Amino acid sequence: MSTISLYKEMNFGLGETADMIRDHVNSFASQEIAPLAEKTDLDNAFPNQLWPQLGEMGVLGMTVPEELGGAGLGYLEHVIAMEEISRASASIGLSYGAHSNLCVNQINRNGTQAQKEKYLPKLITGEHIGALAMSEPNAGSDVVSMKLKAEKKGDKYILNGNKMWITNGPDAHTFVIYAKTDLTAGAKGITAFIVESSFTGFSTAQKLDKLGMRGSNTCELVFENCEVPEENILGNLNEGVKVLMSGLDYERVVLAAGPLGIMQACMDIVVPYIHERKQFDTPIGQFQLIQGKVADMYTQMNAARSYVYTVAKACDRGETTRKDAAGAILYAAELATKMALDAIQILGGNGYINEYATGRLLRDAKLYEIGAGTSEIRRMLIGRELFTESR
Ligand SMILES: Cc1cc2nc3c(=O)[nH]c(=O)nc-3n(C[C@H](O)[C@H](O)[C@H](O)COP(=O)(O)OP(=O)(O)OC[C@H]3O[C@@H](n4cnc5c(N)ncnc54)[C@H](O)[C@@H]3O)c2cc1C
Repeated sequence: MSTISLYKEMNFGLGETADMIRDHVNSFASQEIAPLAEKTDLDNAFPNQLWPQLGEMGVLGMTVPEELGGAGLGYLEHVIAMEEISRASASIGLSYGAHSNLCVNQINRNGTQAQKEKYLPKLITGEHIGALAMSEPNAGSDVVSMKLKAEKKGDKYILNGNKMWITNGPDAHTFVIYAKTDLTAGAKGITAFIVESSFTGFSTAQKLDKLGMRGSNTCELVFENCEVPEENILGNLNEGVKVLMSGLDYERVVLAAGPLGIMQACMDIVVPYIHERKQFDTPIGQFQLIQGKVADMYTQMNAARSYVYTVAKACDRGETTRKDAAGAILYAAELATKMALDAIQILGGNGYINEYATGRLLRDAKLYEIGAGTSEIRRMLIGRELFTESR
């Protein structure tokens, strides 16, 4: 599948650096990632050889300062890298997002200098893989009800419990995880830790067999008297929710670029197809009903892009709001599913067979309405903030 547009794309005026990052990542993604997209879905496995390649490309530590090996760029550039990778393969984009956004950015924002120096360089070169574990079998939307227990014993914390649906879980070396350090204190009893997969008592359960995003490995994590040194607390004791909440808005914005990439991938398939496919001796692109669908796809994709880029720029100015971070991903995620359905419709019978990528794009797109907070939770956050602000 080509990741080069056949039509003239909208210039969002994002500036030279963002444009350069887009060209750089697009060129890598079309050569190295797009050819793997179908196979990763069929094999239900992430191509791990990509991690050092992504490290060499300089995209694994987008917002990390250069002295720690990062690119020293902003969230806008991170969004663009995520979008271009997801355009080539949504599952590779999701794993990239979990590593570079959920794990690396979280350590960069909240880690001590010693933690950053210990963990970030290897994550940024791709030698190590990162993940973030918040959800549990019985704590998804209500994540504060988590049960993973961390008890202090000498200079260590002993962790017991499970985490569920963890992206990159089967392969990761470095995890940001959240656990209860005070079982009686609710949200004020949660602490974030950096956990290495080599720690005693840590293991992973079987890989999950998913509907979509099959090239992104997901599993349950098991903690059985897992020993975590006290110095691996990320942020402060019992202030894990602060770490979690401080990162969520940024995480949502970067993840919102996943659905943007999926929308562009739909356009990449549909635009050449409406020229090639003839019915009634006419390219189907000449039929007004098809033109209307393509017009809606293009317009909605660019409206979603404008919102996501605007919120990313606000993140870079330190001005993001919860309702807009949630709004950007809510809007982009739901449109990506709709756009994948439109793409299937435009391809007719071919849209329904797996020789074309449209079915995969639909399965992949649906994840963004669930993962990192469901559409319902996002609507709840936006509505609640609007109501409170306007009191
Ligand atoms: C492929 C994949 C990758 C993931 N990766 C990660 C990861 O890397 N790290 C991680 O920590 N987690 C990860 N998750 C977990 C994800 O964040 C959760 O699935 C998500 O937060 C929803 O939680 P849940 O599945 O328990 O759904 P539930 O919370 O059980 O929700 C079920 C339904 O009830 C609705 N609902 C719940 N509460 C309310 C309410 N108050 N009002 C209205 N409706 C409500 C929900 O919107 C949903 O429709 C991943 C999930 C998937 C599928």
